[in-house]
Parts: sequence; C-alpha cells; structure tokens
Amino acid sequence: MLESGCEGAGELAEQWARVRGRLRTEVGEAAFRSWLKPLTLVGDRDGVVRMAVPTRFMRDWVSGNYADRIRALWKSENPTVGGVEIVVAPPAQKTAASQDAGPMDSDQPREPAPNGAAQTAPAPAPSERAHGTAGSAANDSGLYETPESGGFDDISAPLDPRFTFENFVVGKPNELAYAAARRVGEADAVPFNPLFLYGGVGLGKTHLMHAIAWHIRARSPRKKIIYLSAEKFMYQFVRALRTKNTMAFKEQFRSVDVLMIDDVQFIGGREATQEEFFHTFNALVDQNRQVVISADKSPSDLEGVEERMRSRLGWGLVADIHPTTYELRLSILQAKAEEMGVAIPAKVTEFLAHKITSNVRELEGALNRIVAHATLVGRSITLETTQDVLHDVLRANDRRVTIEEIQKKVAQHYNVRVSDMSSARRARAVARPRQVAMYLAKQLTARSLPEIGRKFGGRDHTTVMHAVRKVDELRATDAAFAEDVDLLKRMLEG
Ligand SMILES: Nc1ncnc2c1ncn2[C@@H]1O[C@H](COP(=O)(O)OP(=O)(O)OP(=O)(O)O)[C@@H](O)[C@H]1O
Repeated sequence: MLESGCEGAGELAEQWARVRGRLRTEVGEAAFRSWLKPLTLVGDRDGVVRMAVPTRFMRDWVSGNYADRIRALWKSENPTVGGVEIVVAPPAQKTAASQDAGPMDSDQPREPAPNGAAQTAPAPAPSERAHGTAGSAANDSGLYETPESGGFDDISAPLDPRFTFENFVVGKPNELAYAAARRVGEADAVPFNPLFLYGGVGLGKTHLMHAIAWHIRARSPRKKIIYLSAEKFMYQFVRALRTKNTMAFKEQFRSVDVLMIDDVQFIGGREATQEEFFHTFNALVDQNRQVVISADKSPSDLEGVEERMRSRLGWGLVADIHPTTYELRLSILQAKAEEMGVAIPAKVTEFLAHKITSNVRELEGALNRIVAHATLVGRSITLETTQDVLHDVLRANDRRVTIEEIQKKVAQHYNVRVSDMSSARRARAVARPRQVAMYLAKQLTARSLPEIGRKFGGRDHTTVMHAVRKVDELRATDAAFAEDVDLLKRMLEG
C-alpha cells in the first residue's frame, strides 16, 4: 500500500506514470534507463512525494541532477505536491515495491517497503547491494541481471541455457580450458585472475564462459555476474560518454563479483575504451573479484592492445582451446544426437567427424541440417542423404589438407622419399604408397583427378582413377591395410 496523504493511491500512481513518461522523453532513453527507471514511488505525505532508489550513490546522483525536473513535473501533474524526496531502499524492500516493472509499466500501484522505513535504511556497500533478493528473482527467469541494478539488465547479455558444463564434451584439445573453467565455477575463492580462454572460432569459448556463469549462479544465486562481449562493453562505454553517464558506467562494472568479457580482441585499437577496460579490470582484480576473458588469440598476440594490458591479461591462467580432433568431433556428434533424441548411423557420424573439421559450430550446424531434412521428408538419415544435403559444407571443409601434406605424411609413414611420389619408379614399395597418397588426395581434397595426376609427376587422370579403385579393393580385403589408410586419413584431418 502506498503511504498516501491527500491523494488516493491509484491516482498518485497514475500521476507517477505520467511523470515517468515525461522524464523518459526529456532525458532520453539511455539516461532514463541508467538513472530514472530504477526509481519507484513510495508514496506521499504532507505534500511531499517520496521515491526510492536502490543505492546511496544513485540517490545522490538523481537528487543532484534530476530533482528539480522531477519536482516540476510532479507539480504540473498535481499542484498540491510541494516537494519530492529521494530515499534509499535496499533491494529486497524495493523488490517488494517494484518487482521488475516500474509503476509506469503497470496499471497498479506497487507495494512500498513493508515497514515503510525505506528512508532510514543504510545504503548497502556495492557488493552487498549486488546480493539483493531481487537479483535472484530476476535471474530465475533466465535473464541475467537485476532490475534493481540501475541498468545492469541493460548491460549483461542473456545466457544460453544449453551452454552448461554438462553439455560440454571434453577431449584433449579443450581439457585444460574445461578444467580451468570448472575450477572458476566451483571455487569459493578466486583461483586465478583473470582466467583467459583463447582459441579459434567456434571451439567453445563462449560455451565455457556461460557454463561458468550458470554454475556460479546455481551455487551462489546472490552473486552479481556480468557477461558481455567486448563490443557491447565498448558500446556501453561510448554511450555513457555521450550521455555523460560515465559515473554510472563505472559504478555498474566495478560492483560485480564476476566480470566476463567475450571476444576481447575487438577492444584493440580503441584507446579510450581500452583505458576504461584496463581500469575496470584492475579495479576488479585488486578487489579480488573474478574476471574471465576470452579472445581468439593469446594475450601476447592481441593486436592493437597496449603492452601493459597484454601483460596484465596474462597474469592469471591462460588456457587455450586447440582445434578439434577426430575423436572429439565424433564424441560431440554422438552427444548432440543423443541430446536431440535422434538415432544416427555410426557411418554418418564418422563421416561427418572426418569431413567437417573447421569447428564445432559448423559440425553442429551440419547435424542440425541433416536431422531437419530427415524430419521434413520423413526419411531416415543415411550416408547418401547426408552427402547430398551437406554438399556445400563438405566442399568447403575439403580444402583443408593440401596434396603436398598428404604426400609428405604418406611418404613418412611408408618410409619412402617424398620425391618418390612424383618419380617414375614402379616398384611395389613405392607404387603402393603413391597409390595411397592419390587415394587420400581424392578423399581429402577437392582436387579433380587430372589435377591430382599432375601433382604426382604429371600422371594421367586414369592412373589416379586406377589408384583409387585399387586402394578401395585392398581396403575391402585387407584389414591391416584398411586400418593403415584410415589412420593416415585421420592424422591428415587433424
Ligand atoms: N566441447 C564442446 N562440447 C559441446 N558443444 C560444443 C563444444 N565446443 C563447442 N561447442 C558448441 O559449438 C558452438 C560454438 O561454440 P562457442 O560459441 O562457444 O564458440 P566460440 O569459441 O565462443 O566462438 P567465437 O570465437 O565465434 O565466439 C556452440 O553451440 C557450442 O555449444
């Protein structure tokens, strides 16, 4: 219930909704969201309208910068209003008063702090403030930040519910990054700061960051976590500069328990943002708050990033995610197929794991496509339909291995000279490895038969065709030979 003197509560709330609307138009969306959106109506008494904000810092700012305007707007709505008072209400109380939508978004007036003692409540310290119950309530809905945080909800990106530790398939290429991420998610004290995850596109950096956040959220729902891309960080900063709200910006970032910045390579070359990022980073690390960073390169290789920043980024634990191996790709496919509840023949998963070597995102995309296709046309998944549906992706992935690499690997394996791949020698000891290399060139690259022939000492395309047939025949009749060739193939595919 609103503490209401001269006005009915409903009427006051309606007036407040109009005041808010006009404030929003006057100050602009950015400033409104940062400063005025968190304001909630408590009530009025003796001609003074009382509104609450969640922190003392915010109260000072709003009182110093907007009080006159707020008073004037109130007066124009209701001439009996003689003044306004901005008070601090701790987040829990404010939640009761406002939940996530401000009165403007609602037809109903909201409950004030239960004991009506909002104005006497001390302003909590930044980290305490971060721990309000409103935070947990908001985060239960899957959104990442809290309505009481004065713009946090605007800053942190939502988390993908699929990106958990349980859904992350661990293999040699990512085991260090996974172990480090788990440690950060599970540890009570900050284990290393920052955790710097790096690796190529689509290899699971974002997945691991979200998994850390989910895990911390589950263990300590009151912790304030911000996850966002470096680009969004820059955008927020530039916006804060433009609207002269850098204080709010700093306050928001420096009061978190865990800060996660994805794709930090994009921060390179932008000095003012880098500077701000550096200060934010230092402030958090100094306060022993966990920082997690991801990038496509190691700290020392980040281009356009100042030396002091690069060195600081490498102070904690630097964990890289390597390109996937065949085994990891196969496990990921099997796990995803199971998750989707579809039966996929082993032949198909093996084929995909062999062929789609670029990254996990593409692998997932390929799987989704074949499953969608099979569902649509109502037929089961076979190797043929897979090849058909994915011909474009498969071709793009084929270009990874060069014929030269194949020749080198095969020569090494059979202990012959690389030059024998192009020589005219016909002895079985060199002719067979040459045929295997031709076969693999056909399998692993997008080169045509004549092109392959040319690379093998200018041989005719029929010779290559013969080699491919011969190797196929031998594979079918000689298990040891087949195993040999498969091993080579796997090694070449990385
Ligand atoms: N080991 C893994 N197990 C399960 N899924 C994975 C694994 N690695 C990556 N993925 C999946 O692959 C997709 C791409 O991963 P993610 O977005 O985390 O990549 P990234 O490294 O952040 O890429 P970018 O550099 O483009 O941001 C996601 O759907 C993710 O769930």
